[in-house]
Amino acid sequence: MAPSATLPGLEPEYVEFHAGKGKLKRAVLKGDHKKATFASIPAVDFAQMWSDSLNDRKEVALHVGKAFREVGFLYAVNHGISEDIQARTFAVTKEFFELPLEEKMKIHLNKSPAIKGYEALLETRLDDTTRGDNKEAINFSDDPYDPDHGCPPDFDKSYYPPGPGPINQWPQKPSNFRSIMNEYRTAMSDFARRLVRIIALSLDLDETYFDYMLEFPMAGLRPLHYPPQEASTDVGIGAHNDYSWFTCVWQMTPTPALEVLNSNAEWISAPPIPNTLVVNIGDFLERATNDVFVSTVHRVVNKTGDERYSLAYFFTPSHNVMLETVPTCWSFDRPKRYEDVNAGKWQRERLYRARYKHPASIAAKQAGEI
Ligand SMILES: O=C(O)CCC(=O)C(=O)O
Ligand SMILES: [Fe+2]
Repeated sequence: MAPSATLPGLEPEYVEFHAGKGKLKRAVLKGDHKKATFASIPAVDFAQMWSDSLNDRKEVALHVGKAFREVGFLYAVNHGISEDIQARTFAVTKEFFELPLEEKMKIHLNKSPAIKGYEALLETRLDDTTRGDNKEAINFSDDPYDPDHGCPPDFDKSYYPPGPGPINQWPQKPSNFRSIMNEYRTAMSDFARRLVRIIALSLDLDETYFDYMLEFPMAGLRPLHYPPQEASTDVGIGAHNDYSWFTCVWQMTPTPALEVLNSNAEWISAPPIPNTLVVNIGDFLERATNDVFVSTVHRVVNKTGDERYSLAYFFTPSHNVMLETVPTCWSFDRPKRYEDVNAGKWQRERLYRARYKHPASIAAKQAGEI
């Protein structure tokens, strides 16, 4: 969204956020200037997503489409990820983050040409009025060389650095971390592939319209740990848009901290609801839908005094597809706003810009690639 001009009679008050091409700001609208926008995050029941009846799936799509058009966020109820997988995933996540820093730094992402691995507290700074993002994380991606990730044997792997060889850096401790994360990843991948079909229905397309993009999607997992804030000016993650197609966040602890920005630049709380996923649209799907679906700004502010853990799953199509504007999202009255784009190129540019201090990003900048 473009920066808003100051409106007459309004204090020039803005919320700044990190978007793909840098920093943007949104005017805080008050009184008569307020727009119709959301004040809460809708919940959608996904139980019928697995139904054999197309009508049942269309019913889910109706609610999903409304939420993605109006809010860009929803709570997915009955998402199908078992409580057993959740409990084991939470246990290994907590165990990893409780290790001494020295142990965690063994898999720091600067050691990985693919920019995967551990990032420490305050290492990123999405909001430069703060001392940094008060969170630590590990970034994993779906890896065509990982036998557990199900890549088709003849898939073009040229996109994946440094080739041939594994993309991810897995911690040695806890020893069952990798197998449990991969189990969670498989469950999320099933959910995401189904959701892609629901999204097709919600855009009045044939259910299988996007299937050609799903040969080996550029999906990734990101376990996150947010310690309690030390200063009132701290943030867990500064305001930003995601660059995925969509993101599914499991808020692992009952710590309210996630906030979503509406069109009036008010922060709307998205507190954890047990057994739900928070699903939000990223910039890439906003672009593919000609802005019909909205990629909504969000941030994490952990003021509770408690530890917070979450697990984000980012979903983006296979690297080798050209993404065109979805045919039902443009017309004579709503011309195409964006060029077609190669999915891998888009993803890599955004990753390099987000990780601008990484050696691979510096090299790409020097080579004029970004
Ligand atoms: O932890 C959360 O709830 C959100 C994380 C997030 O926004 C991100 O990793 O992009
Ligand atoms: Fe995010």
